[in-house]
Amino acid sequence: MFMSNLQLEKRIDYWLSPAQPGLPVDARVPFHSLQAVKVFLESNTIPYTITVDDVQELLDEEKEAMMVSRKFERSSNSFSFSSYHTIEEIYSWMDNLVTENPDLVSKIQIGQSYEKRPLYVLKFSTGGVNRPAIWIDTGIHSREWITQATGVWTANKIVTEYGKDASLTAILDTVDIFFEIVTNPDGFAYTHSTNRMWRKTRSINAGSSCRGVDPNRNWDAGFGGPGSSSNPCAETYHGPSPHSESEVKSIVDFVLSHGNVKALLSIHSYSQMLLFPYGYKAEPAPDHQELNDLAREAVAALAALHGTKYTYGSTIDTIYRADGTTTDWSYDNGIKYSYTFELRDTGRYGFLLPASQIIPTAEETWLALMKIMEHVRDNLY
Ligand SMILES: CC(C)C[C@H](C(=O)O)[C@H](C)S
Ligand SMILES: [Zn+2]
Repeated sequence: MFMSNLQLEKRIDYWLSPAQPGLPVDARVPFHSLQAVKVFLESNTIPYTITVDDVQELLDEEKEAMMVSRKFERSSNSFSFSSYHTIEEIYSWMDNLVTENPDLVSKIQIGQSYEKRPLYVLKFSTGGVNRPAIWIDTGIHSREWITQATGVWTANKIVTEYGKDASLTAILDTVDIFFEIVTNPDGFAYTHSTNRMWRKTRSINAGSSCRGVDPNRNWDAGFGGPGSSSNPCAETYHGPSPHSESEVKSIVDFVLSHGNVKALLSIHSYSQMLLFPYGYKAEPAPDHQELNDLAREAVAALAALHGTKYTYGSTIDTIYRADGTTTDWSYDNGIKYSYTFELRDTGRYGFLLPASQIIPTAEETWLALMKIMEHVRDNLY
């Protein structure tokens, strides 16, 4: 039985979209379509492996682990960095971090989400006025849970290492760090309540029953090109206009009004890659050589800890063409050190990375972040 491409498209949910011939594709196939998809692949001699037999099983395990951890945290009034958390748990943890470290950390609100949730940014500063700054965001794609969890661990690492690690202390004596951990709160709440695989914002699209805009296609950098979709039902829908999403516009306004941001690191998952501009065109960035050398150093530092292998390079060469992305916008607005991280893994668990990998992932990512932040500290422009 031959299945048309369209029929195939409708039946499967791409976790890693088809990009270039030879690159792997990860797809979730509903059980009732499994046989037909297997026949389609085999009759077209397309090799495939089944990495997750039953996604529902992973989802149930994840929920169970969160419940057990929540009970323990409540009874011991503690916070477990090796567990996934809800938006409420992360927000109250952030408030504790600020309360316990008033001389280093403060919380600012840069705007509201579509559903009116606050957009909170942690500011790490040891003084000065409008110092050069590094922006870090996690969770702009809500289903990439390893990134918000890594964000929490990293924010905690900054406060525990300041005054102890000489290199980090020198970074914070020179630059400020702005860290948005829950960058897409509506989508994140939705992954907990309704659809664990939700990626986009939750805004209503006029004239469509499909909701949400891809917040990593909504930036004014190559906006609306072939590396995004004009279909509101697509995972990479770019939205009606650049910065239409308040979650994106709030960062744009903050970064432009701050005016002294020297690095922007946007953290995603999965694929284990360190990407730099451009995604919307093949022309190398003017700073390609420096960005490439720094990426090589950063991924080498990362691999040294647990052996996790990253690839690196410009977005368009390394993964696929992507238009309207965060880091192409920041680079085109003068922020030289603009990188997109893609954390673990390479498809064995995908977005459902077991909580046991949170701390190892955060630890290795920290080494790459430190390499980049040290370079920024020593090469201010
Ligand atoms: C810069 C792009 C290619 C990053 C990617 C995406 O937004 O598709 C994330 C890893 S999901
Ligand atoms: Zn992403």
